[in-house]
Amino acid sequence: MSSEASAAQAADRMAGVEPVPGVPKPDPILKATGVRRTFGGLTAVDVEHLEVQRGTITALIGPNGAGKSTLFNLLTGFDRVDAGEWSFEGRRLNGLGGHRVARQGMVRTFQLTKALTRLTVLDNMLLAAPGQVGERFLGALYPPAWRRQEAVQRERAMDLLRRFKLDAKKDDLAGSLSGGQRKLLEMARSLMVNPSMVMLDEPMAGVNPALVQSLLGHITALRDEGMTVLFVEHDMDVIMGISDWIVVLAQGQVIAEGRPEDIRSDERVIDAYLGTQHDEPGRGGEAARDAEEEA
Ligand SMILES: Nc1ncnc2c1ncn2[C@@H]1O[C@H](COP(=O)(O)OP(=O)(O)OP(=O)(O)O)[C@@H](O)[C@H]1O
Repeated sequence: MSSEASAAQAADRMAGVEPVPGVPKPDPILKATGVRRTFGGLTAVDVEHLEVQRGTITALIGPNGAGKSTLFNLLTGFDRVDAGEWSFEGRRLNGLGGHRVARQGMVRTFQLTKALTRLTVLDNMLLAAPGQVGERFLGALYPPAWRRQEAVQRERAMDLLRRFKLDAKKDDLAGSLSGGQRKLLEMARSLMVNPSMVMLDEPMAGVNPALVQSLLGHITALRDEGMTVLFVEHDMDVIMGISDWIVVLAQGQVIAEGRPEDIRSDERVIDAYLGTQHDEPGRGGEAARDAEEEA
């Protein structure tokens, strides 16, 4: 499907959805209720109800310390809730660790850790392939089956590297990639498990402005292929430009949600951002300031 067609389809799906916190969606892929996480005396996340519509690009925004990363970690099994429940494709995810959540079809990107920067681009991809432990067992029990699986994963990894124009770099260390190429590798890695929902953690951070359009194209391509995208980002131009729906967190709570035009003029959102160091909705983003030189 073309980007215009998938954007129009997403807009159709959201037509008539009221821009109010916690509003039900016509066909939610993800539903969370009463999700809470505290650190000592601090309530980092306290989400009464949140639904993410299938087949849309939804942005999760909010000032510094609003709880965006914590909510990402909770939903994807990389942190434990103090209370609440959530489901993906109708299946309850409480208590599942990150790898099992990914196997259900919901993956999140991570900034490349130091350890991963010391591996080649291709090895980074293969490490993100599903069933690593199973393979070792299979490898011990029945080597030919293991080799077949490995060949399939290699092929998938190379297809993805070609798609993200990283195939020529397959044998380079991930640490040698530019900021933008690292973001592409993070996205490519997440697709190794063939997910139906991708959660992107600041996909534009540290990306040279010249590469922003290309990254945006890759994000909208995920929706064109039928995936659901939830992303955390600070760059307001990016957020307003590609989001079908925006959810605003402040002090752990969803204080607003709606289409970009609803959010831009929402008093609560403007209040939440005032007095913080972050961009105000509708203003220019901070990608340019954050950008590092592409190698
Ligand atoms: N492991 C932790 N231990 C203690 N406090 C934490 C921990 N993780 C997050 N917090 C606190 O929880 C609150 C929410 O943090 P979180 O990183 O989720 O916000 P954020 O919206 O992602 O912020 P930013 O935009 O700055 O990345 C903050 O006050 C933060 O200091």
